[in-house]
Amino acid sequence: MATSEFPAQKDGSKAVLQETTVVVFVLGGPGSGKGTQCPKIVEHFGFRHLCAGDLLQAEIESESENGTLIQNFKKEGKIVPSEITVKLLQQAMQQSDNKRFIVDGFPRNEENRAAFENIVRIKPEFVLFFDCPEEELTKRILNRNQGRVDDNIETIGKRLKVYFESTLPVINYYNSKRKVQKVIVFCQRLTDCIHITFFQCIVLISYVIQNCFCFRYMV
Ligand SMILES: Nc1ncnc2c1ncn2[C@@H]1O[C@H](COP(=O)(O)OP(=O)(O)O)[C@@H](O)[C@H]1O
Ligand SMILES: O=c1ccn([C@@H]2O[C@H](COP(=O)(O)OP(=O)(O)O)[C@@H](O)[C@H]2O)c(=O)[nH]1
Repeated sequence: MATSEFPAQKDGSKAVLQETTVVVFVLGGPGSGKGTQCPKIVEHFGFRHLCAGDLLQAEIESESENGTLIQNFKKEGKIVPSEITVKLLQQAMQQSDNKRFIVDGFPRNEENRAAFENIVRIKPEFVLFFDCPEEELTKRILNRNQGRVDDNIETIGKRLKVYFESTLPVINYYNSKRKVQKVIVFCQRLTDCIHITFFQCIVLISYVIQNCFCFRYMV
């Protein structure tokens, strides 16, 4: 059975991610609504939401040894080295009782993707891609008002450049593997009700596909 072994635990045991672990990546430009929609998905489908950006922010706030480095990358809109982000995701998965994860805002470049697949040894079931026009991304980020160090016009420009140059190729890679479920983001707020119904459709369709594969695999 393909499993992913984690580093030894404090009690000497090893945490193992099993083949049954389900990972869904959620990608899209900064401000496309990933963080707004993911809690709705987990609420209705029992996934654990892991936001890579939040895990990195928690490292900054805990003043860990990598905190300053992460803060500097974030201020510049650059992608934090893969080993840091993958380790944080791996630890969060390891510590969770849930086996189904929505990983939000990761992988942001090819190096992230390869590091996750090589270290965690799990490929995503599918990728939700929030496709949102650039002007709308900028508008939403400037209106976010969460006091973030990177939500200013200068850093937004850098983040968008990184998104188009580094993250879109990852989305294209998964698209070539037929794993991308594209979500067209409209330029106005839809009602919560419509969002949930829409995501129910996407996730249910994906589960039907997944279960078909499982049956074929078992036969
Ligand atoms: N459908 C929408 N219409 C308008 N604004 C939205 C919509 N979805 C999210 N927002 C707002 O846009 C901003 C960015 O959304 P967020 O979920 O934080 O994006 P991301 O996690 O992709 O960076 C937030 O202020 C959020 O409230
Ligand atoms: O896997 C990740 C996720 C986030 N970041 C850093 O964290 C910032 C904010 O990311 P987040 O997902 O919180 O916000 P978004 O850019 O999607 O609005 C990014 O610009 C990067 O500097 C990163 O390096 N790797």
